[in-house]
Amino acid sequence: MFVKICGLSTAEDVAAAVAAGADAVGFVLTESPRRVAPGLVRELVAAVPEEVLTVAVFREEPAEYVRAAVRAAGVRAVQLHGNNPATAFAALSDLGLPLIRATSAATAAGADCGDFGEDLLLLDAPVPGAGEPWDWTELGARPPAGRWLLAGGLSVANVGEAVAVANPWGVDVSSGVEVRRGVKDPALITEFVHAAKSR
Ligand SMILES: O=C(O)c1ccccc1N[C@@H]1O[C@H](COP(=O)(O)O)[C@@H](O)[C@H]1O
Repeated sequence: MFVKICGLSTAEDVAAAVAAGADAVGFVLTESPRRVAPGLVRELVAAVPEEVLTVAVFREEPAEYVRAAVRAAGVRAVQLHGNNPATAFAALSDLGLPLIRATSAATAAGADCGDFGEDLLLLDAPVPGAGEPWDWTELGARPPAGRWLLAGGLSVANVGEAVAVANPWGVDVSSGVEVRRGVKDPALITEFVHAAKSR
């Protein structure tokens, strides 16, 4: 089970995610209480081992903005939320980095990984980063084909059930490992990674 811990902003939290065995760590470079500056991200990712994917999270910013922020931050993957067309992903192909298409599960019925040229699909709640679970059974008999991440309101308490119901390739969490909005808890990060990996 691939596990991504998102919305990180301190060296302590990044270290907790890496030590626990997270496969990816995410940094929000778009409007959010978790927003961090590209310069801080560059400092934080310097301590992340090569095998852990470092991901910059955006919404629907123009490709020029994303490209400049990604280069300044020094991350190794890009996650785009919102209603981005396939051309938004094509416009970033020159970066040579894995692209993650994050979209609301409610509007992505029948989606498959790669539909928009992405390398990884992420199915989320309608409001990203709000910590709201959605009805994972909505996927029913037609889960996405290819590699996809389940996100939206996951926590130590529900990740086991979520994985059992939706059978994703991986999971992504932000709010569920926080003590309050934007403030992560290293102990919760560790617990979440262990809970997800034990599935
Ligand atoms: O975390 C945010 O504030 C955020 C802002 C803009 C786009 C995405 C954001 N976070 C992503 O939301 C999902 C799930 O978060 P949660 O666990 O429900 O809080 C995750 O992919 C984050 O990367």
